[in-house]
Amino acid sequence: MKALEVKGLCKQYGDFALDNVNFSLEQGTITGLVGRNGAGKTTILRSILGAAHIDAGEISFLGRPIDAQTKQDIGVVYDACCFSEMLKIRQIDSVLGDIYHNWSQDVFLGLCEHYELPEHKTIKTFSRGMKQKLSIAAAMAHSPKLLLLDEPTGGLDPVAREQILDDLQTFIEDGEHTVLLSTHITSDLDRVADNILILSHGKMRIDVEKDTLLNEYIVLKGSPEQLGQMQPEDILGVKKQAYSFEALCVGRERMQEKYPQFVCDSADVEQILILLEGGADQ
Ligand SMILES: Nc1ncnc2c1ncn2[C@@H]1O[C@H](COP(=O)(O)OP(=O)(O)OP(=O)(O)O)[C@@H](O)[C@H]1O
Repeated sequence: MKALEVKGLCKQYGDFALDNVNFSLEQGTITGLVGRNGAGKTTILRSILGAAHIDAGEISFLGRPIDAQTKQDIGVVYDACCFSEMLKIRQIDSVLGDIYHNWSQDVFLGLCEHYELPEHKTIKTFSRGMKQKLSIAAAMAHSPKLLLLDEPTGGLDPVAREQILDDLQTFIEDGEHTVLLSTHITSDLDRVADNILILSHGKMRIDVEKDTLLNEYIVLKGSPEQLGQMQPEDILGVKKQAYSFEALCVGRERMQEKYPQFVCDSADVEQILILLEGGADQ
């Protein structure tokens, strides 16, 4: 079943627009949402939550519109901590326990211990990484069917990141929980994502299973003079340098047969994103 369906989402902010964005998330999967700064990732998450008024489109969660009741089953982690700085862990437990019907004190306190968060200190004294871990613990403690994460691992050290990624994988294992993870740390997605969404200037450019992305999206490399040998419709994005070019193409076998003169490399999520955007100079 689809955990989330977004159809024809449009949202204008001045000269920025989310332009007819469509995607869906299967239950029991982790989907990575990537794109440059300002591509519209947070706006998509805020639209799903009803925090941004959308101009057009339909968003459904487990086949139902998102309202106050269905939101009980959605957990959110923003890049900044949303809790009052004066609170301590036990007080947050009490506040959120009153808000969420499914709140589990055991899960919350267990996760706080697992993330080594001090119970006796106020949030004010927490480091950025500790605040992020607290937000993740709080988002998971009501066992939401859908977890929306907006750059949750930015301030975390590699060990803590690994821990969170492991926890996300455990979280979806029963097939009932689903994660949408917006991040700039694309190596996290190489590790845990089942699907990848790549957003560019408000448009969804790629929506594909990660394994397909890594197998079928390739980089052809050659000298600048050779670029003219490629048909423009085969090039999804290109990075030109003084003595070489790198072109992003889809369809490994077909492209290798068509262009045997070029070196063919596999690409990871980060390279695909960079090439789609035409390299850093564009
Ligand atoms: N409340 C708002 N009012 C006006 N413009 C906004 C508002 N929120 C977002 N925008 C604009 O929408 C565009 C997309 O912003 P958004 O925060 O969704 O990008 P993002 O992909 O999450 O970026 P980043 O990776 O930097 O977090 C930007 O041009 C931003 O200025």
